[in-house]
Amino acid sequence: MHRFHYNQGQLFCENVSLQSLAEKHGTPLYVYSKGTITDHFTRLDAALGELDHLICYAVKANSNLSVLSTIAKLGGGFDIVSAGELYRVIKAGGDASKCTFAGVGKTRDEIEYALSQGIYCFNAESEAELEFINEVAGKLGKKAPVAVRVNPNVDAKTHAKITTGKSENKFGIDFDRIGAVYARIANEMPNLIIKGLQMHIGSQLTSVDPFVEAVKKVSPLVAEMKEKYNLQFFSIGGGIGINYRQSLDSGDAGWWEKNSAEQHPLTIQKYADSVVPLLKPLGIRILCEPGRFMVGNAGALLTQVLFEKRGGAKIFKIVDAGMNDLIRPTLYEGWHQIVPLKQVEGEVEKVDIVGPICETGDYLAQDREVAPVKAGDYIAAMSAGAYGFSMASNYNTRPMPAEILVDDSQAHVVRDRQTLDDVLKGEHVV
Ligand SMILES: Cc1ncc(COP(=O)(O)O)c(C=O)c1O
Ligand SMILES: N[C@@H](CCCC[NH3+])C(=O)O
Repeated sequence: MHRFHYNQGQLFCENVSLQSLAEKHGTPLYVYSKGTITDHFTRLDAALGELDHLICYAVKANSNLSVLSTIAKLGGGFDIVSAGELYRVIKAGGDASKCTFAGVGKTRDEIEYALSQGIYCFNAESEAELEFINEVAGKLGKKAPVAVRVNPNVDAKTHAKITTGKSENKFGIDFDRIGAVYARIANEMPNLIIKGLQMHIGSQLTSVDPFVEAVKKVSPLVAEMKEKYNLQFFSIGGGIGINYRQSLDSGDAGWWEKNSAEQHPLTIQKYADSVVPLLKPLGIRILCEPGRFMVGNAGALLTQVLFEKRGGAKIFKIVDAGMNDLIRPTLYEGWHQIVPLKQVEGEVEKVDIVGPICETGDYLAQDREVAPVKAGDYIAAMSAGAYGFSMASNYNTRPMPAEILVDDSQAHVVRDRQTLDDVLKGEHVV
């Protein structure tokens, strides 16, 4: 359930009218459905029910404190990639001992901080990093729990910029080298404790096949390392794709058939039905690191149409949200459904929805058939809950938008819109 739907011509998130939120709080504005996040967590948790498992939500997808707190209260762990993300998890009431620390470039300060907070595991991506964690832990008189990230050289068949499990990607250690790396940890790195093995082959996977291929390829290695080094967990990473084409509970169901070129995304049941039987015989704790699946369809970016410009080649609807607020369309050709907050009468038109930023790539949609919205009307870019606000910036000295978490008929402001003083904070004239 995505919990965004039309009711009497107005778009709602749960029981809250988005038009009323836009009018009250201004735009651009991110709105999230707590019910959707809860539903997605609960469904994934149930689908993995046959396994001893821990869902470590990938904080990078949406790191709002209230989103993290929602997941922490559901019993989730977290996959972090920086000291900052760990700091957020702790501030949100999350449990450091349920955090895995990913990333190819962890610094001394970050490792020290994570050790001091007692994280569950460092997922190490190179031998140099393992040596470094060993040294840092030794200096502190601590033992660092580690897992090695294997690069299984499997094609995730997703966008090139979000593929992570091929040999030419910077992530993980080559499959053939893994046995030797565990032997090195055991023999040469006394301040490390071998905890697990991890992989993550990419993001927005829309077919289960690459997951199956990777699990099949890596499982024998897990079994061997478990036998030799008493591994406690195998993390299968994140990457479960979502359906960007159907962000509403109803209203545009026919779209999918019209655009059959795109594969039907993975359902959570398909995912679980395919991987659980492969993982169960390993008899080991399974970690899973979903980001987008948990929050992607749970969010929308609301924006107001400022002007319309009818050029020789195109019609532009100029809106008050820019690529600094939502960079996915221009960075990954990300497709977000564009819908009016109040349904309007009239023929749809093919338009570009563009922002105020001085970049040709500043658009939310190109050549898109949308309702004939006019200046002053509000529209939403749907399924913007993942990698939306978390990738936003102050480019063009634009304040970051506010964020709202809707819980049934309550709308909570979970981040204030930045003021210009907030944007300039810490900067000095010399
Ligand atoms: C190590 C790791 N785990 C989990 C994720 C979450 O991915 P997704 O949002 O596609 O589930 C990522 C991002 O791709 C990642 O790099
Ligand atoms: N930011 C990307 C996903 C990257 C996942 C992080 N490893 C997106 O919006 O699709």
